[in-house]
Amino acid sequence: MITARDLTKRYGDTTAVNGLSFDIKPGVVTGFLGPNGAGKSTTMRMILGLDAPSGGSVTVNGKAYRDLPAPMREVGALLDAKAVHGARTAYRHLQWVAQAGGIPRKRVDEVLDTVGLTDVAGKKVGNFSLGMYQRLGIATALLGDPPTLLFDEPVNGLDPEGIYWIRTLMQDLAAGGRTVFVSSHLMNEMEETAAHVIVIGRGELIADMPIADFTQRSARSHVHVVSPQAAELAEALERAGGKVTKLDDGSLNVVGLDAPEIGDLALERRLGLHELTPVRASLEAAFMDLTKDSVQYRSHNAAAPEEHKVLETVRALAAEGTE
Ligand SMILES: Nc1ncnc2c1ncn2[C@@H]1O[C@H](COP(=O)(O)OP(=O)(O)OP(=O)(O)O)[C@@H](O)[C@H]1O
Repeated sequence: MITARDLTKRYGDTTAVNGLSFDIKPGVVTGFLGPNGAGKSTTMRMILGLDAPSGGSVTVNGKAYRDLPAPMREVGALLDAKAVHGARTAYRHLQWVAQAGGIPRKRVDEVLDTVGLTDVAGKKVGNFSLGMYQRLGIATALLGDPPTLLFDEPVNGLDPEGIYWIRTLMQDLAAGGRTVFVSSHLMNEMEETAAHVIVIGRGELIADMPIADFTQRSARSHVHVVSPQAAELAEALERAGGKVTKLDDGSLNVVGLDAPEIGDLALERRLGLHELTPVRASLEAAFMDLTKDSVQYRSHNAAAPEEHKVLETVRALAAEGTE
């Protein structure tokens, strides 16, 4: 369990994290979403004691990281998979970390097996592919068999097989009763992986809810309706409080009434229904709706190169969401 209360981090004039409160519970994968610069990495660094909060607190199983008697047995983290000495072999690297954390050597073989690196354990890490680095980073996180795991963008740059592997591993870890907290900007991936989401923008909490509720809340969730008496039905739906958009093919998109309500209303009015389809917004679309006011930089600003990058990412996310 990770508990944040009014967690705040300021760097000079920049407030990176602003009064965040949340509980990350065991048993499910919790996704951590937010636009670039939202404060995800800063939050994870504070959970791991790598940055001190300017205000508030964050604990793992009731204790601040620095007060954990055996941190590697309490929390495992994948932050920057490439932060490994390239001249070491995978085995040596893990052995070195295990020794530092008082973890028995046999655990090294176990985690190498778990992440599928046994065959290359004697190879120098400097020659590893990105996917192999990620696997080694995960092996390192698992060394102490901790009940709490943090993954910062774990699928970045991985091929579909690697993504599938990490997704399954995270779900298995959560199903085994662990707390699994994973940040990602890949919305589709998160939709497949996480059961719960924490969304932040400009360092502030935007949403903390099951992923299904998050997408349902988006205005882009609607019911698609086809009726031979579309005009009459549209009028009745609007009178009942629905917001109806008439499409070129004569069908209707309805927001504000759910499918059973629309079906009951059509029956009551004896109007035909040829199609009644609830359409849930994609996670990208819901994410864009909720974070569009939280993007740190706006196009009317005199955009510096870094700001361009942020805008490009947001536009790319928006485009994906409307596909
Ligand atoms: N060491 C630092 N010194 C000054 N400002 C910082 C520092 N670390 C982060 N920031 C600022 O804090 C804000 C949040 O950054 P953070 O890296 O936590 O966001 P993020 O959500 O992880 O973004 P990204 O997905 O781009 O990594 C940004 O405005 C960033 O520039």
